[in-house]
Amino acid sequence: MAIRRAKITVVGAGFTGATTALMLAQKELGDVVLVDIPQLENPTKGKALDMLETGPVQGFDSNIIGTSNYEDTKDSDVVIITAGIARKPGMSRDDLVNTNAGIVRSVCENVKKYSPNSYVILLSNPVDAMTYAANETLGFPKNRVIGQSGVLDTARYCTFIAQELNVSVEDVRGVVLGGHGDDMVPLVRYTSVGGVPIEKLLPQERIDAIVARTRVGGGEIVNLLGNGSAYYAPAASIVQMTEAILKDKKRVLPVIALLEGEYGYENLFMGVMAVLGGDGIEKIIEIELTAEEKAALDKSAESVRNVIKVVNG
Ligand SMILES: NC(=O)c1ccc[n+]([C@@H]2O[C@H](COP(=O)([O-])OP(=O)(O)OC[C@H]3O[C@@H](n4cnc5c(N)ncnc54)[C@H](O)[C@@H]3O)[C@@H](O)[C@H]2O)c1
Ligand SMILES: O=C(O)C[C@H](O)C(=O)O
Repeated sequence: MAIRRAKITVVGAGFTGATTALMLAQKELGDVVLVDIPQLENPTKGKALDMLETGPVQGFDSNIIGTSNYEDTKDSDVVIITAGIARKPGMSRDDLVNTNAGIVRSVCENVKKYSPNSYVILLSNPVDAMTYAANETLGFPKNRVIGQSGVLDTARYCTFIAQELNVSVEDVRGVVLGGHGDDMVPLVRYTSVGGVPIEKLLPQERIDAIVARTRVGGGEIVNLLGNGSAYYAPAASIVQMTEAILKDKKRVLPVIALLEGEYGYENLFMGVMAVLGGDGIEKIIEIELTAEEKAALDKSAESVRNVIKVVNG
């Protein structure tokens, strides 16, 4: 049988969806189907065509189409869901829950129908609860329902550390666990630069300031943009996760996964370290935590549970 390119559907052709589609094509991870609502069919087709015409200049052969018809998404290998509304200054991600739960559920009905074997990556916020809602509608095995938060939150954390120390971002390693909210848990003890623990390189008050800035990193961008939220780093994060799956890279990344006993949590979707490869979430890596770190994770888990309660009505 002829080898075919991977097929990647991106639902939501707004800031994050369109940026993700272009980055996927630039890395030639597969052919891309960009989907939005019927009222935006022409602009979606227009964005896709504009991206496709980037190919001859940048030297990629990925196909990109825009559509509002889920027939076009049939048999996708990976489906990325960015559909929904974004927050504005003064709002929390949790304020989006009711609107976006309805959108995510309706999108997932189509994913289930047209791409029943796909790996599904959620971006829509509040993303822990949206991953929970998606999982309910999809009914897929838990390794195939994945949320994006930790790659982005860790990228912000590492950016701030590299800036502070004036070193390459490539040499900074960090871990952020928990929900994608202001009580997420950057793990200072597991953060290093060139293998040296961060606590040996920076005074505690600078570390505390970086942790605090990381926790509100999304809000910082929302306030600067004024009418929407971040999309370049979120898209890059989604693309890294998609690449890990399609190339079976077995990357060790923080992802939103269904927890069934890990860290003592049951039936909860939240950010944890995992091995992400050709079978999606292949393994959750449970990290040893101090009592203080576990208390912070419990607090974050409680916030996620409260939003999931809203999803459950
Ligand atoms: N998890 C994260 O780290 C993260 C990062 C960035 C953004 N987000 C979230 O991603 C979502 C999208 O952000 P954005 O900046 O792209 O917003 P955006 O408004 O630019 O784009 C959203 C798109 O979704 C489309 N849409 C709405 N309902 C749809 C449906 N039923 N089917 C298909 N498309 C539909 C809209 O028409 C719009 O084009 C938001 O909820 C935002 O909060 C999450
Ligand atoms: O902050 C937001 O609302 C968008 C996203 O979750 C982010 O962290 O950038």
